[in-house]
Amino acid sequence: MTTVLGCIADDFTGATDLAGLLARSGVKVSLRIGVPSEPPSETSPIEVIALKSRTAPVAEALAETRAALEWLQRAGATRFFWKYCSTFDSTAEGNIGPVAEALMDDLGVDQTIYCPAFPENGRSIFMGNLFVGEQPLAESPMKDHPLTPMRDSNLVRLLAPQVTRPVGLANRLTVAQGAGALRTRLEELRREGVAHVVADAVANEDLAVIASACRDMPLMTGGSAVAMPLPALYLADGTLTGDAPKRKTPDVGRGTVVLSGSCSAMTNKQVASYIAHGAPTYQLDPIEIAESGHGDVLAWLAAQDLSNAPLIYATADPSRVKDAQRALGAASAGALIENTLAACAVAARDAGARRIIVAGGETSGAVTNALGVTQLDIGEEIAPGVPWTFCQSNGNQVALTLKSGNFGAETFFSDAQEKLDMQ
Ligand SMILES: Nc1ncnc2c1ncn2[C@@H]1O[C@H](COP(=O)(O)OP(=O)(O)O)[C@@H](O)[C@H]1O
Ligand SMILES: O=C(O)[C@@H](O)C(=O)COP(=O)(O)O
Repeated sequence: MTTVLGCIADDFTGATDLAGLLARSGVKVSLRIGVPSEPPSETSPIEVIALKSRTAPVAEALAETRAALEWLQRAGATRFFWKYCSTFDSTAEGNIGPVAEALMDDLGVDQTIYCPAFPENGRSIFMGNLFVGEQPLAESPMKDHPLTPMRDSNLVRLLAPQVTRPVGLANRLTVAQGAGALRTRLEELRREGVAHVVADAVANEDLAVIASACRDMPLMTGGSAVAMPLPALYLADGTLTGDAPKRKTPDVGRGTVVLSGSCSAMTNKQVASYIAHGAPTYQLDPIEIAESGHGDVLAWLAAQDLSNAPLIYATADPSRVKDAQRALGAASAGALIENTLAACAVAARDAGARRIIVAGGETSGAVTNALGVTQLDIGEEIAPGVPWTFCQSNGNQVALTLKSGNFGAETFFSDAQEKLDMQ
């Protein structure tokens, strides 16, 4: 089937988040891991390509994104969505702005919108300022993110150094007046030469207005929630057609492993809750791994009964993360953990794990790549933005869930297992 909407996500948890929200519409969504090496065939009306480009060097992120765009165009897509984090995770160099500008250039468009709001998960934007729950972004735990610490809450200010063209705001007072008012504001900004428009949204109703006003833009950018209304809009105007096939849950074996490399405040709570729940656990320490490799954890894992769903985690509080980063450098501490958890995923799969729960975006990228996964089918959501997915890994049917650092309830690791048992 010809693809109508082509999406590119800058990390793997973000891609499953987006695919899960788009799939709520019932329209078939395919999720590809990386740009497929084969030309498009048997594509879905909505295609999502997951990249691991959030913290990559800008040139690398641009090259990967452009290759993804080209593949999606060959699949027939005429509308595109660039998905980044609902907490706008990026550095002063990028990659959100440079990638958006490259996509705009390639698509020949002179304006796009930026809306990372995700009200169901407590992300809202008011007067250009991003809030996480009741806290401004820069006062939230995101200020201590290991790779992309967010030290400003204002999206206009965050975006400006990342782009070459002017940045403006369509504020909540406009959005609250509906799609017509928003279109007028966008036109006004376009006449002033504003290419990049941050759009306020505090509730799903605002996102519906933004999606409706921007549905014909060749390029929209944002978090997953602003894309969520698009399939229904495209079905209603005939852009998308066809029955919504019922999603089937494949049979998967019961062996389970939980791998956590996220250091977000929520993942710290989830790990603590799972430990209290009595699960077997192993804590990774990047400094120890740097000294003696990851033989110990692999030996521990080999001795585990996978029906007890053991947890291996590097999740730590900000002061412990800072100590490791001072000793090893942030990038190599991160890479050591990512490589170790990826090796654990492969070892667990080879020992019979067929349900793999991963916490953390970068971590998910490393694990998914190591498992050799190229395509994911989207299943039921465990929590808003975190679906179970199903894939083939080394000839085995595997259920995989990739949890964004900040998503899910405190009991997420148990919730995920219960959700699959219920299906
Ligand atoms: N104890 C630790 N010390 C230093 N870095 C760590 C530690 N634990 C995890 N990391 C690294 O922090 C990064 C967390 O990013 P990510 O997996 O994207 O989680 P999140 O989704 O919370 O952003 C990864 O690169 C991970 O390897
Ligand atoms: O938009 C979001 O918040 C998520 O989809 C996402 O991208 C989260 O990234 P990580 O916290 O790095 O998993």
